[in-house]
Amino acid sequence: MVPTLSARGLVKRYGRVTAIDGADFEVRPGEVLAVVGDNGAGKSSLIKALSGALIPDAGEIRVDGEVVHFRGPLDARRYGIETVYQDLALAPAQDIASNMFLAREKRHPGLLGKLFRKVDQGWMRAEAQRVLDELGIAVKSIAQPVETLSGGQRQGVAVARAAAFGTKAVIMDEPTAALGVAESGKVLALIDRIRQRGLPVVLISHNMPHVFEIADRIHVHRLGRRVGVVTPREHSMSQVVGLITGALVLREDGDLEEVSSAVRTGLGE
Ligand SMILES: Nc1ncnc2c1ncn2[C@@H]1O[C@H](COP(=O)(O)OP(=O)(O)OP(=O)(O)O)[C@@H](O)[C@H]1O
Repeated sequence: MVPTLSARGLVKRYGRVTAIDGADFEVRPGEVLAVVGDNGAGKSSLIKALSGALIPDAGEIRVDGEVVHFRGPLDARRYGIETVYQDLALAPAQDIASNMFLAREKRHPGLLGKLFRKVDQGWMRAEAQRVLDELGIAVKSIAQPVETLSGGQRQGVAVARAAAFGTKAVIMDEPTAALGVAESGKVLALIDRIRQRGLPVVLISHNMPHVFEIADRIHVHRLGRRVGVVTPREHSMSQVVGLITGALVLREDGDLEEVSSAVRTGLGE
């Protein structure tokens, strides 16, 4: 199966700090891939490279198996890769529909649109409502300003926008970090619905219960690179934590090994 989005040997240095140190990555069609790792492990940098927000010093990125060179976030978007950052990038004073189509407004058909660049608000509102309904996001009115929404609803609007325009993958950076239990549950349900529509989701998260609830596979990132990919079916949370901290390593045969014994057998060198 050709991965939808993949990377090999990515490197990014900031002066003397190596944020990405030869990282590999792969998300497959129709899956939710969680990316986990300690603070500073380089998860955000990796995701920025995959979404065009950062240009790697070395390595290659592929979409559907073809090498791509993103010069900026717009390039990644053109390939159908949408990213939801923690700040959500919403315009608070504008309504939900306007936010869904932010910087991608639909112009009025005919002269009004061509000459006066008038936006087709009726169409955008109907389309925004359709997407929210499809994803099960409830709001009072599509015409209400985003600043009147709860944190979970705002997250919902940002994710719905990504799902509406993404054709290859939706990347989410800690979507439940600022949310309560009920709202987090809704975001997880939303991720599940996006997966059901066949769109792969890359989920960066520190929240192990959420990761184990929703992910098909878990990419573990440590010291700037991928140290293993495991599944919630075959591995426990404490094993994943062991990989994150470096107490465990994933051997080539797929078995986990404690680092002290790995060092003894020469694997840790
Ligand atoms: N613009 C930058 N300039 C200098 N150093 C940076 C920059 N961005 C990231 N770094 C460094 O690169 C390393 C990886 O950072 P990154 O934010 O990618 O990690 P992370 O795994 O996302 O961490 P967290 O979970 O805390 O967000 C860190 O040491 C960080 O200080």
